[in-house]
Amino acid sequence: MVANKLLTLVLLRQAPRILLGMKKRGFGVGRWNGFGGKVEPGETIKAAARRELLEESCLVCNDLKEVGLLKFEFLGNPQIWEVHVFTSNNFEGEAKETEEMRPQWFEEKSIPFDQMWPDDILWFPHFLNGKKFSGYIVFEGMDKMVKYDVEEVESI
Ligand SMILES: Nc1nc(SCCc2ccccc2)c2[nH]cnc2n1
Repeated sequence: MVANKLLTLVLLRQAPRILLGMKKRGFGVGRWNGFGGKVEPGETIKAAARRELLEESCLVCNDLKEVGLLKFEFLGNPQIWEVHVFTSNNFEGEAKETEEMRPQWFEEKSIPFDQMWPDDILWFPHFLNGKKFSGYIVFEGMDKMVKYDVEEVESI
């Protein structure tokens, strides 16, 4: 039984806009997403989220709030990916392009779901309504969801 792979995802908001980044390399390349990545040994999940945001967008955020927990199973891979989703509307700096990500602000009513992970359209409505959410999604490959269950929750 392999331990879940701990990952972070940060979605910053400045209503009516949301900050996404075009992933330039690695896992999820070619898709708009929040900022995030792996949790390093000895690091809290929130500290990892803050670090990845800074590395990938040059933004500093000191009041990340955890709003979602998404677990992904990829058929053929025994390791579950456990993605902790954070948000804030209070951050410092200007979003800058890095080796990893090309940032862009989107109007919340024109989020490019067709160029994002297919599950995002399932949980974004909860996220945009300021609710906490939890989901379990099974992928076959990187594009096909074979099973999913996403719900609003009271607490993560
Ligand atoms: N929105 C979204 N994000 C991810 S991975 C996010 C965490 C991550 C992992 C690796 C590098 C950077 C960031 C997804 N996986 C499957 N559906 C998904 N949806």
